[in-house]
Formats: sequence, structure tokens, C-alpha cells
Amino acid sequence: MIVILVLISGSIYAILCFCGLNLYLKISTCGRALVDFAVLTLSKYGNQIHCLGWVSDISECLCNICSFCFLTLFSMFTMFAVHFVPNLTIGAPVIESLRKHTKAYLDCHLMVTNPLDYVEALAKAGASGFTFHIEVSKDNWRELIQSIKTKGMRPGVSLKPGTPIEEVYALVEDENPVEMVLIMTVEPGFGGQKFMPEMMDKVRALRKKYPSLDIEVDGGLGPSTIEMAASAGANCIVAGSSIFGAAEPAKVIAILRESVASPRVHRPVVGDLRFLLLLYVVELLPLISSLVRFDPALASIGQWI
Ligand SMILES: O=C(CO)[C@@H](O)[C@H](O)COP(=O)(O)O
Repeated sequence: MIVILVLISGSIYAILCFCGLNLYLKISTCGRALVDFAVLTLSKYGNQIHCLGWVSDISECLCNICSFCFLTLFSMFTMFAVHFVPNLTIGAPVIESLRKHTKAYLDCHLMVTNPLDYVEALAKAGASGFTFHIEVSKDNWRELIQSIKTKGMRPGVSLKPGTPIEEVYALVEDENPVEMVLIMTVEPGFGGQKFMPEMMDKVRALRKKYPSLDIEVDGGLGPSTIEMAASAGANCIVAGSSIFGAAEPAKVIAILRESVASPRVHRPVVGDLRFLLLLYVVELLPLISSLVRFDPALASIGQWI
């Protein structure tokens, strides 16, 4: 009887574990912020599944079921950590650890409902850019931009596929503007989704209106989609699976880099013109001054001016 009970409970437990694992794997792909959590969950479940191999009596089995329930509750609470506690799985502590090993630009895209709460911690951790979502910042974007700049980071604003591009115009045109606009080319939440070409209308509209603005695209970008984004005017590319899933990631990075660096892309026209003008002035000044100094005829012209 006990053997049958153990077998039945063990099977139920195995099914629960399997479902639980799948559930967590699915939930854990809800954004980069939960990736560490997925690893953590996997290793915990790894131990539990391993235990199943030597379940030998009913008490052991019950004990495993109890720990399964505990893990479920614990993990479920953790899933909502983004909303309930001021910490993220990939948040300030991870940025801080990365910063110790690199001087690279650390571009932080906050898919959270309360970005203001993370400005201070991310700045302290060494973040370079801080991009928030317009959908959750309609009432406090000025305060957010100010706070991001005060803390020495570069502010950016992001918009989901369903949000009209017009919603970010005010933030770019403000006297204290954002310095980058991130156009999501997938519905935020999962890596590995299909690129949405219809988002290129937003990129084109933005590039036409703001020739020198940094325009970032994120989601489904790789060698087969980069041309669309680059020729529409995007100059900052976020790519996940196309790089990490590639046999030769360096090659993919080179292709992406080359596409946005090619002359087809709208260069920051206003910035370039200013630079050219400065070059002319700097280069011509010594020439003019030497002519005025050494050519008596020109020197007299100089007197008239
Ligand atoms: O964070 C998100 C979406 O939520 C994006 O950054 C994607 O995760 C990019 O991944 P790929 O689409 O390149 O795999």
C-alpha cells in the first residue's frame, strides 16, 4: 500500500515539478531582468528533480512536496519583485559588477512602471544611459530627465509598438530634452521575437524631424533585418538572439556595425555642418592672419575692415 502511495505521490510530484519548471522558464523569459532568476530557479529545481531519484518513503515524498510548495510560493513572490520591491534581478548590483570590469557605455533600458525609483541606484552603480518608457512616465518625464542628467547619465525615452511616435516629440523638443529615442521593434517582454517592419515608419518620421538624434531600435534585429532599420535612419542597434545564438557572434556584430556605419544612414546633418564650419574657421584663421601680417597690401585692407 505504502509503495503504491509513494509511486502515485511521486508521479504527481514529478508532473508538478515538470509543469512548475516550464512555468518558470516561460515566466523567466519575460525580459532580461529575470534571466538570473531563471538560472536560480533552474538550479533549485535541478536539486529537487534529483531528489526524486531516491524518494524511498512517504515522509520523504511529503517533504519534497512541501519544499516544492515553498519554492513555488517563494518564486512567485520573486516574480513580482519588479513591482513590489526596489530591486531587480538584473539591476544596479549587476551594473555595479560589470562596471568594475569595463569602461564601456552601459545602456540601461528600464521596463518598469516606476523608473524614477531606480535613477539613483543605477547612477551609483555606473550606468551610462538611462532609458525609460513614455507609457509610464507621461506625468513625470521632466522630473525624470532632470534627475537622470543630474546624476550624470544620458536620458533616453522608449516607446512600445502600439504607442504613436508623436508622444515623444515633446521630450525631444523640450529645453531639457532626452538624448535618445528607443523604438521597440517587438512587443517588450521576450527576446527572440519577430522584427516588426511596420515600426520603420516611426524611425523614418523621427529621422526626418530630428537629423542628429540618436535613434535606437530593439527587437528581432540581426543580419536579415538590419538593412531595413539602418536605411530608415536608426543608428543604435540592440540585438540579443542574433548575436548570442550565432556560431560566430563577432561576425554578426561586424555586419550590424557596418550597416549603421554605411553612408546610407542619415548622419547627424546639423552636427556635421557645425563641425565643418568650425574646421573652416580654425583652418582659415592662421592663413588670413599671416596674410594680413606679411602682405602690406592686405595689411592695409585689414585696416579698413
Ligand atoms: O528586451 C527586449 C524585449 O523585451 C529586447 O531587448 C529583446 O530581448 C531583444 O532580443 P532579440 O529580439 O534581439 O532576441
